[in-house]
Amino acid sequence: MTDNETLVEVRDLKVHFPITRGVLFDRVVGHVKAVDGVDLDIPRGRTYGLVGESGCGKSTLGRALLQLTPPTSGKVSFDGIDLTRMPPAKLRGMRRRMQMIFQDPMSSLDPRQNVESILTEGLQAHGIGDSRDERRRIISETLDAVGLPRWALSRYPHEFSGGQRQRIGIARALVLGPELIVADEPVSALDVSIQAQVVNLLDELQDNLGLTYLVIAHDLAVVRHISDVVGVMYLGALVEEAPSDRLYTEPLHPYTRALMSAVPVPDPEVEDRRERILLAGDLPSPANPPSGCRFHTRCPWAQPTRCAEERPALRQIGRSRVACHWAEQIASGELRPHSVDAEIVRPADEGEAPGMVSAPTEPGSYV
Ligand SMILES: Nc1ncnc2c1ncn2[C@@H]1O[C@H](COP(=O)(O)OP(=O)(O)OP(=O)(O)O)[C@@H](O)[C@H]1O
Repeated sequence: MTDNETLVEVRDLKVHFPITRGVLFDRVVGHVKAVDGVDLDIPRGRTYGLVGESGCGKSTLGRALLQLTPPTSGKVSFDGIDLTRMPPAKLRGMRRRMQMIFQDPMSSLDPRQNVESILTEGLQAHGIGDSRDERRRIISETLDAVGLPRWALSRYPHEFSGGQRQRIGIARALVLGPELIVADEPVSALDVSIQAQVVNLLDELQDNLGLTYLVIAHDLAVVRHISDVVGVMYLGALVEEAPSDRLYTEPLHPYTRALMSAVPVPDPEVEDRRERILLAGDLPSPANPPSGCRFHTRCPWAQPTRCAEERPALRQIGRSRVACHWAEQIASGELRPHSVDAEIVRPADEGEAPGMVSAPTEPGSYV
């Protein structure tokens, strides 16, 4: 196994949900383009962080990757096997290798099952463990791995704290011995003090077991610490992908720059001097995305040519992939943000502005 062996390969993946209307007969009147042409690779043993505003298609992409939501078109390969062409019975067999962790463990754990039953269920469904003793051994090892005591086995989900419940959710995924875990907002329902513990646990499990992660989060701080590579989604597509350190110190896509500004700077002096760009307007509907570059309606750097007509492909710029026609000119300062779509304000002047995102004017000014 080479260091950079690709475990997951996604090519031109689309998930379009039909919008239906009608009294007697449903008629398809349009489609929500939740995921609309995504390409990405996840190397084995690494973490890919996926960020973007609510509704941009992160969860749908995660579910489509595991074939929990059937893709409309495109390809998802896992360990060189095309999952999109796999018959359902074979896919069920593959599922133990790819597991999901959810945001709210309380709603994803059956309150009537104790922990032992929750963990045994998966083992039985996948025919893992020849005997009861063997299954008990696997379960005990899994409990140790996630830092839960043995007495947890006879308890029910409501008897645990939020952090412990997320450990149960992780144990449920882990007990099957997966290679890939898709973690959809794994810590966003938890207290800040507990978030770091769960992130550290995920990190430790990756080190010990060689797991590969897709971590979906709206919180850029969470993704930064856990990810090797981060992909930024906007309206169903990736607008930028870069090694984690690179993305945070030198975001190239205007949307990434906007998102980054929401990350507060711990140093109050830097925070006070930090300039922000407020993007006007709401996120357009994925049922009716703008033509050309989907971000052009809110982009402070939108140009009269290309942006409204030509959809930019993700292209390599240094160590990043960026979907912006003007990324180089924006990075060099040749193009300046204009004030029609964006307003540059200092935090002291900033009022409440619905549907607006703030951004620093200089890349790296928030780190
Ligand atoms: N089963 C479905 N049927 C129809 N539309 C859906 C379905 N699931 C998601 N959508 C729509 O697809 C778009 C993307 O949703 P998705 O949940 O993937 O976004 P997200 O980035 O994960 O947002 P959030 O963080 O709020 O979950 C949204 O407009 C959502 O309303």
